Amino acid sequence: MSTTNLRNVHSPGTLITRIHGVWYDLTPFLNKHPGGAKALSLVAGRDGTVLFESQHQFSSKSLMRSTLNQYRITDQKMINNLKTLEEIDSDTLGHNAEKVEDLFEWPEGGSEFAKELVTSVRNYFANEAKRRKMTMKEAIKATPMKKLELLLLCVPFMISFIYLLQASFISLFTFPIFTWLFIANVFHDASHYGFSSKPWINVGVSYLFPYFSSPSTWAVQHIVGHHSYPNIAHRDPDVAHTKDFRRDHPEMKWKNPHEFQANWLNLGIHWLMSITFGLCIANEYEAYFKGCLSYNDAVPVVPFSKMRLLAHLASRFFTAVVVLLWPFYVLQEANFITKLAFTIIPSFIFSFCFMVNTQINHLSPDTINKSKDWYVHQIITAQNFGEQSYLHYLFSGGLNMQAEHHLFPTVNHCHLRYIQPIVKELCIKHGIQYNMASGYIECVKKYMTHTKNMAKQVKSD
Ligand code: HEM
Repeated sequence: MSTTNLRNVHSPGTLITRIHGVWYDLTPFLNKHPGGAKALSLVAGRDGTVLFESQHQFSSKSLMRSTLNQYRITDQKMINNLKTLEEIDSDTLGHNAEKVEDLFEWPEGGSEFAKELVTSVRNYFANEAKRRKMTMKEAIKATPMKKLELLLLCVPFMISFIYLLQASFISLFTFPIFTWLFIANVFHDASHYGFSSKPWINVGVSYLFPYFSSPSTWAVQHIVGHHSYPNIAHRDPDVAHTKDFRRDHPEMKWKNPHEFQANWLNLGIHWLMSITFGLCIANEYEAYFKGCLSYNDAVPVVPFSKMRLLAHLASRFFTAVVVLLWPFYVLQEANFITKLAFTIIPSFIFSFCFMVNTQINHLSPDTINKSKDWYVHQIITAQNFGEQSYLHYLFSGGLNMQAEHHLFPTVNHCHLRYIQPIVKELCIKHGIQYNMASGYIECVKKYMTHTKNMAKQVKSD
């Protein structure tokens, strides 16, 4: 079977996946999945083991197992024709990526550490659910307090938006910062199904902010690639962005331009332009047009149907025109320089806020180790900072508790402050490295040290 035909096995409309080495056809389960069709569709065509394990820590193991068993593929002829998209990509991309099925070991019931961790955190939420008279599934999502906080964050966001439309100079700076604050505190959780216990609300909220990224492309990049395989070369797309200019992982090939990556000016330009030219434009090219249907050569993309692709591209084009070019048709009386300033400055500042809050908590000299235990791996590849500070929590949208977020992605970030001491204590007990920094400044310094280390030429390259 040729590569193209193999891609067709995983064609739009079918949902075949492999979990713990066994193939399942989950197509009939798509509209029955309690977490929603959109979430389930992420395992289509790929090895779904990590997503299956990492998204259901608060669900009954026996329910999960019995659900899967109903959809097991038994036709040996069909099984012989199946390959995951990751395998197809490894064949065509020719990089040295480890096979996804070899990355982690999943002992029955979990490792001692994983068992103790999940049980302790479940107990915490079981008590919370009892106290707040609700189900555990509801107790892990945004609390009424968090929703009130979001409403309050919405006010400066709206006010600065009105000022922006009136070409107020100060709004050039306030608008992107308030937009970041609002989006960081709601979009990210929703994209992880962590805002509401109702799947349609999570999907709806993630579509409210198309500027930031297409929710579909974001899901492939972030939920499937990054969260499953953080800081694993050739599997985590986030350590493979602009790899000709930046080297973020020791296993990525060194190239001449990397020598200059630790320069503050170089870094500043990179951070200012990442959202507009990275997430909004290059992402789309990477995912759908490069020929190999693979995001950053790291996460395979399931092909869209022709109609779906058309709708996707039309919405991305519409978003780009509205978000980037609005000053040219709204600020009719302004001169060209003003229009340009209102096009560029807000998007650059927003990009900077995004980058500072998403890079420093992943890339430091301490976060490049690996573990076969998926739970341990999530902790040692995360760099927490300012855990006790409300300002750090608010400005990062809870991303300062990166280890806890990676361990329990469906939990709203408003709870992470309370489970953080549980995680830290268990890490100390089991001798697991737990990376902490006092705040943004220490974390940026660590990030810079890592960037400098990665800039050095490697002999084998
Ligand atoms: C691979 C096969 C999958 C199966 C068989 C499956 C099955 C299930 C079942 C039975 C539940 C209900 C659990 C309960 O009521 O306690 C559930 C809930 C859920 N699933 Fe899945 N699921 C799969 C994949 C996924 C994926 C890939 C995602 C996300 C990327 C996901 C996200 C969720 C979420 C968010 C919930 C609701 C629980 C919560 O909000 O925390 N599932 N799933």
